[in-house]
Amino acid sequence: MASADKPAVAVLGSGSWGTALAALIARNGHTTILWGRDRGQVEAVAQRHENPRYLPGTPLPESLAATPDLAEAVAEADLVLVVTPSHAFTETLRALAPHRRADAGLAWATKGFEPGSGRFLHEVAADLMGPDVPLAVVTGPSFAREVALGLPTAVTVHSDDEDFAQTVANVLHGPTFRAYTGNDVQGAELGGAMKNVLAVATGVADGMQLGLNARAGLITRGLNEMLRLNLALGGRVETLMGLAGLGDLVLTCTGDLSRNRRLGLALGRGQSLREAVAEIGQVVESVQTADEVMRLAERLGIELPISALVREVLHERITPVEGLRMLLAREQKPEFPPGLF
Ligand SMILES: NC(=O)C1=CN([C@@H]2O[C@H](COP(=O)(O)OP(=O)(O)OC[C@H]3O[C@@H](n4cnc5c(N)ncnc54)[C@H](OP(=O)(O)O)[C@@H]3O)[C@@H](O)[C@H]2O)C=CC1
Ligand SMILES: O=C(CO)COP(=O)(O)O
Repeated sequence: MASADKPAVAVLGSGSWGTALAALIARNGHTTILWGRDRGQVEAVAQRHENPRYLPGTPLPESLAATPDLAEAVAEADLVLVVTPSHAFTETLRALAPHRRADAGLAWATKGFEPGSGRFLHEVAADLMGPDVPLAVVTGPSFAREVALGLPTAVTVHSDDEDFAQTVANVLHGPTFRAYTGNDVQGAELGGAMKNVLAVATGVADGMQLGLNARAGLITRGLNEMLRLNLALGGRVETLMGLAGLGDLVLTCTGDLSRNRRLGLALGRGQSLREAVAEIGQVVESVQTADEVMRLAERLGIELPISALVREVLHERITPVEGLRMLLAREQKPEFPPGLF
């Protein structure tokens, strides 16, 4: 049962990240229940303490409960943590609304935008939950598999409500998992979304064997794209210089556990988008996010050359070789135009 210092938690989404976070929270001593739409998957978590599809071979705590019934999952929860992919975020919140306890807070570890509308996920959450529900985003460099194995990890929790950010961070924080807090929700969300697009770019370059200089150049100029878009949105530089931006960018652009990087690698080696996505077999957020990032940038009149080329490559309108040629042919310019920051 919940107690004041150990809120009961419902985690929605039984993929790799939802399962890893639910296991972490259960190990931290919270009553924790994982909801997933796939009955077989959920039964395996509840009875065999394993998620064979998304975290095969990784033992999960026996205290972690699981159910395919959303109403049951959230009935007793003080905190609901949504970890479905961005394309399922809105429908998950809609399904959740009639069942959640009125005083339950809502956090999410999803990265991306609402597809089609391009809304930030905090905008979707505020719209569907109303003004009285405390909201927070959990983000940062965190491969699910490493978290599930108990390897050291640092993330950040951003909320407009300082106490709620601390509550969510306390639920996650543990011996090998550090949870920092902040209050720049939009900046944190932007970093988590954009790094997926930029990981495709570095993956493509590595798949084409362009070398380590190219990789470092793309990461750094990619960070510059994040910063410029965030500034145009009125965001703060430091958020993107921290775990939500630079940290996650470095992890995803260099770590082969990243599905977005692996998509880029496959495209750079000449595979088709369809083949590559099917082979990865898990959510690859950049496919949708590249469109939403560029729609946002175009609306604000911000030029993002790397992200723009990733979008074109993902739509198979240009080849990686053409993309490279276009990037290298860009005009020379100052690294930091006056007045940028
Ligand atoms: N994996 C990671 O290391 C990290 C992931 N994230 C983010 O977390 C989010 C979830 O990713 P992740 O867990 O990795 O994805 P996975 O591909 O591992 O799993 C996706 C999960 O979402 C479920 N799902 C898909 N569509 C729906 C839907 N319409 N309603 C309910 N459930 C649905 C899938 O169910 P089914 O099996 O039935 O299809 C599956 O359980 C993404 O935004 C990702 O960017 C953030 C940090 C780290
Ligand atoms: O967000 C992640 C790590 O922080 C996971 O990245 P991928 O979705 O590219 O695997």
